[in-house]
Amino acid sequence: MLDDLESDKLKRSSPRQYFYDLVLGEDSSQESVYEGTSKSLVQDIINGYNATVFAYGATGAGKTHTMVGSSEEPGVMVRALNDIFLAARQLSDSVDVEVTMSYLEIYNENIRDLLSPSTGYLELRDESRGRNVQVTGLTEVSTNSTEEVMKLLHQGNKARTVEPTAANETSSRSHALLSVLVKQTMRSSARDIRRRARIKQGKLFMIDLAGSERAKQTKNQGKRLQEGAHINRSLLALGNCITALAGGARYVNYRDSKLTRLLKDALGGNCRTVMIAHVSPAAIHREESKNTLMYADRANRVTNKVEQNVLDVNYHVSQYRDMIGDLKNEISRLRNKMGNSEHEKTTDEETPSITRGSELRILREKIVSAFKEQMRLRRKLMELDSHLLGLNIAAEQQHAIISHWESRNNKLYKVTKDSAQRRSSTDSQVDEIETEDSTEEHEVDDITVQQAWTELSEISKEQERYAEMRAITERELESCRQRSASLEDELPSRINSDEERELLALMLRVHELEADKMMLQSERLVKQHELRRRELLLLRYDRQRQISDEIITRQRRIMEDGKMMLPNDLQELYIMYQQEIHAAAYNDSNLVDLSVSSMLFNNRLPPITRSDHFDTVDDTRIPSSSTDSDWEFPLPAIPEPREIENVMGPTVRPLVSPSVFFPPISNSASNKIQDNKLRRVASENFMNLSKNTRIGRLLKG
Ligand SMILES: Nc1ncnc2c1ncn2[C@@H]1O[C@H](COP(=O)(O)OP(=O)(O)OP(=O)(O)O)[C@@H](O)[C@H]1O
Repeated sequence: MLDDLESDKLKRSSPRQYFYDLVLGEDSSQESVYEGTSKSLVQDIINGYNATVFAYGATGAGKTHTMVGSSEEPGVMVRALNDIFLAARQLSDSVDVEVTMSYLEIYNENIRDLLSPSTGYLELRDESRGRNVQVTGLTEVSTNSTEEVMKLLHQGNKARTVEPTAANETSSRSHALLSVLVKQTMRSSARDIRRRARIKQGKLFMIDLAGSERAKQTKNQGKRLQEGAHINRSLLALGNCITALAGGARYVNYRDSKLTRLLKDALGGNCRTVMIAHVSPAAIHREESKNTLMYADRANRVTNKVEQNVLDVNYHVSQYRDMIGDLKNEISRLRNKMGNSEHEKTTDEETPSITRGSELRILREKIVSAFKEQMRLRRKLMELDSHLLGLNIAAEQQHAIISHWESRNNKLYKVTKDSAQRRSSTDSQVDEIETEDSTEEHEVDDITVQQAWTELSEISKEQERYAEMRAITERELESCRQRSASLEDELPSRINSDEERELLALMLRVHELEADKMMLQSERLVKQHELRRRELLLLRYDRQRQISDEIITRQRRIMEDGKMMLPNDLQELYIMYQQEIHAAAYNDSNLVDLSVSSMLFNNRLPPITRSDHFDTVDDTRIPSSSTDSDWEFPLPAIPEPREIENVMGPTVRPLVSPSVFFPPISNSASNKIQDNKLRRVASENFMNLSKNTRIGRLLKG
């Protein structure tokens, strides 16, 4: 017993090391805390990334002081907002910037809007199957004034639940989350088809957590005690998420508290996150300080994959916007004429009605036919745009085939401007290779890549042809627009009967309907192209993953042959990789379609045995058992599907053999099928484009 106590004492007194990016003392100024921890996040937000900074620690340790501060010594929230406004002002004139903010608190597991506290408790909703968490009805204020932000923050902080406790005179009894969204829209010239209208947005979360507390120390009772229990429960959930993420767990439970649901992205998603851990030097807070230091150390080991949020809106959206804008201008012009015609009703009454009637009929016919012509040209432009985009996708697919071929032949792939020139140079490379190695597989490979280059060069010619047609159509539309405008100018002085006004109203309605129709068409087209683009992206990512798998396999083989010791950190990485592959197969089944998720599941860890040890079933390579390996540190065993089934639910079966789409890279036979498949899809898309679009038929006609 004594021994136990002694060893416990020894353990408690032995120093422990924790690692952090920065340590600041109690005398550090607010400015140095901000500069050392959060200032760099502002530029990330401007660059379109998500970021979070949160203050963690025991009650009374100084979290609110760091995050909120006072008017004399403002904290991180105010300083970051100030810097965001400064940075936004320095952006170029071609960018529209919108800054919106919201401020909420989680008190006793209820969400309150701090910018509109009277609205009561708000609901938390999972959108896109839990990928996006939203607070319904939360006030979002759009502002670009620092003064207004200060006022809003002050107002929000006043509404926050703060009570005196034995540990802190002004103890925050809630978690406060300030969210700032910076949205930038790049203005693009409507006439330049190569430009893209891009939207970049970055979101910054700044969080002042309630402090963890021990009932014994705070001497809280009744309501305070209940609040403390809620605070501790949500902080425990946060700690569990951090521990799971730091350990590379395949499943992280964010659902235990509203705090972790809201912080899901900040903790393990697309977000740069800073944790400011507050520790008190007081002996009474020893246990709390130890916990805080431990969690901060773990959080330091969590690696998030951060991506820029650039919504690459296809350039033709701006084209549509311009067309719809044109139509709207015409609508308002016609409306004005309707108004004017009311006043001019009496002035034109002396004109003989028979002459006027025939003149107006002619004018009306001219206006109607000019309008019809305009609409025809607009539709033609849209179809040309759609076709051009389709050609771009088809070209991308051919590039994917070529890059895959070149990577297999150890050639660095570079896209040159002149694909025809590229093609001829590749033809000679192909010839050389053919003379060196004339196996059947290589011949099929080479034929595939030659066909890809041929199609690419045809696509490139088509692109040029369509771009030319587009330029001509645009010129025709411009002159037609001018003709319509001058015809409409003749209208006000001539209209004075109800019949004529009715005609004008009818034309107005037609214009309005055309504008609505165009809006719907543009939305549909954008969605279609986005889908096609994502499909292509999936293909590319899988290719990259296959190459990585191949590299790992070969490296492992070299290590195995050389009987090299496997370092522990590498072993951990293998385990993480394995978990990641399985987690992706199960958790992401709702992100991509079932066949893709099955594909991920079926492509397990790269095999460690030689290719001649592989059993082949239905063209899918299955690694044989690694138990006979002479490794000193055996590599982690790959769980059989049945084992996983017990833990994670039923196994996802492939709809089609994934190897048909994504064969192992070193399996030439499968690659041949893959290339042919990809080439067939690309070529079908290309054919369909020509066959199915109106412009395709028009051109043929
Ligand atoms: N670095 C500092 N310099 C000066 N005063 C500080 C500093 N840190 C904290 N304080 C003061 O200590 C008191 C407690 O700090 P604060 O309210 O920020 O703690 P907290 O961690 O937010 O506590 P709780 O979790 O209970 O809300 C406040 O009066 C605050 O002004």
